[in-house]
Amino acid sequence: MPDPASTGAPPRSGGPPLAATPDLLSSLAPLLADWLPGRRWFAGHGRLITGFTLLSATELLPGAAAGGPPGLLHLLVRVEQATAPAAGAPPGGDCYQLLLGVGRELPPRLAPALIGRPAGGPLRGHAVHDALLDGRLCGLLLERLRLPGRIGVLDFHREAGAEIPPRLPGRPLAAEQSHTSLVYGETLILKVFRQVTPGLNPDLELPRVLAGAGCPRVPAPVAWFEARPPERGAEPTTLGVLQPYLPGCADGWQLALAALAGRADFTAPARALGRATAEVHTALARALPTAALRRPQLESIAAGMRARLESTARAVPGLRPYRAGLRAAFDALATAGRGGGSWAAQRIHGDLHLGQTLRPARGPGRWSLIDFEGEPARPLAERRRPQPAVRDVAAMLRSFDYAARSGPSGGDAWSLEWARRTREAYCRGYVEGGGPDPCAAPELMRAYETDKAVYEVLYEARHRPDWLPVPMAAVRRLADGG
Ligand SMILES: Nc1ncnc2c1ncn2[C@@H]1O[C@H](COP(=O)(O)OP(=O)(O)O)[C@@H](O)[C@H]1O
Ligand SMILES: O=P(O)(O)O[C@H]1O[C@H](CO)[C@@H](O[C@H]2O[C@H](CO)[C@@H](O)[C@H](O)[C@H]2O)[C@H](O)[C@H]1O
Repeated sequence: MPDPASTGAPPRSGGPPLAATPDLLSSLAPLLADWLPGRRWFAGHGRLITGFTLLSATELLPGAAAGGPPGLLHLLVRVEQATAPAAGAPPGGDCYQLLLGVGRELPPRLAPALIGRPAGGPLRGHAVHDALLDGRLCGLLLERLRLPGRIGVLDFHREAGAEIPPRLPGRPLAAEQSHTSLVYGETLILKVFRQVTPGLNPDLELPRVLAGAGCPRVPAPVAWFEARPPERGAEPTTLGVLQPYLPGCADGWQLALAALAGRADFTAPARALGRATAEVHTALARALPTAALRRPQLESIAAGMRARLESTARAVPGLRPYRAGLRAAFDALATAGRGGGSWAAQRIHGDLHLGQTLRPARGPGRWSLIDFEGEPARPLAERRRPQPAVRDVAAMLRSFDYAARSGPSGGDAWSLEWARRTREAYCRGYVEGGGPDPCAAPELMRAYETDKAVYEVLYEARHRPDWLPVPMAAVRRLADGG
């Protein structure tokens, strides 16, 4: 066994609880400033980190006894950055949930998870690692959900009557993600939000509502955990949601890329997906409040779109030449209500794309929709507002365009025609499934498609700069009135 003294780590036993130690954050800050920008889920790429604020610290498993296994520390940390965040980001910086493994030594298999060893403070010399890459600590998180209760500011809940088997082995999902998901025993999946926003996350709210409404298109939450707010009466902040894992499924993105690679038609799956989307919309409209959008609301939605365009153009210079052309779509939306008409609004998915859809190998029509968080960069209150359902349709149409432009055939004439036919089939399925005809509201459709492309420009610039040409191609087309 390695000599604990060789790490220079002071003993952790007998000291004050970690969470109460004033220099905990200052000792972790240099490590986090190096580590965070390398994470896919970090939303602040390209902006200098200027400081951190500790919002809460909870020791889920006291650890780091000499030679013992790592403990588990839960932090909510606000990250301050040099330049202004884009439209919709909270003032004062984005908030992140960090689950840190803390031990004297780090087993070699966890070397890729190492964040670093603080040079001072209560963890001086200890190895601090990303606990969500550590199967043992992931297991502990599931155990907390299996036996719900309260630890520090954290509350763990289990749906009444739901069963969680003990000791399921956990593994992080190897998928491109905005957050991190852990799969337990191939039966449950826990999504741990990395960037968190105060309040109830629609990714918990809407699947619970849909489960209550008997809608089979969305996996029903089994358990979740949240942080109690500092202010009385405020909603808790959702931190993680446990759902049944749908085994043997491929997501719509993989299926679409496979179809493109084989030059195969995708209209039948797209049509079935349109029907599934309409079913979910119908269930949400029945279960939750709806609204009618008239001239003032349309003007205000258009103003929001214009503001997002402006702030995105400030952050992404390549967008600037297309501003006037894109604004025309928002102007048309603002004037659409002048004739006295009204448009229905309801709770929607909010960030629907092919990666949010799952289909089992057997059962080509059995699409499920996942990830109801909405666009993570938008304020939560906005994401939870009733909106035209056509917004989800427009977002899915963007996704077919993404697939055609980023697949193996990379935007050749055949792929673009594939996208056109696939988009048309999806809309047809949507109407067959009971949804309103997307072609009946062309101003809304074009405005939402444009707004989505602008959102994607910012998303790609912040998270995946190599992908920026994909939404930029749509920007050029939409700015031209296409
Ligand atoms: N219930 C589920 N069953 C099987 N796989 C799932 C399930 N939920 C999510 N996944 C997989 O996890 C991936 C990420 O989930 P998602 O909720 O979209 O997370 P994120 O918002 O971090 O991207 C999905 O693309 C899908 O492959
Ligand atoms: O992580 P989430 O799934 O919550 O959504 C974010 O990341 C998506 C990419 O993973 C991003 O979607 C964009 O890229 C997709 C291809 O990878 C494409 O199908 C979508 O149409 C496109 O918007 C999504 O916008 C973002 O919120």
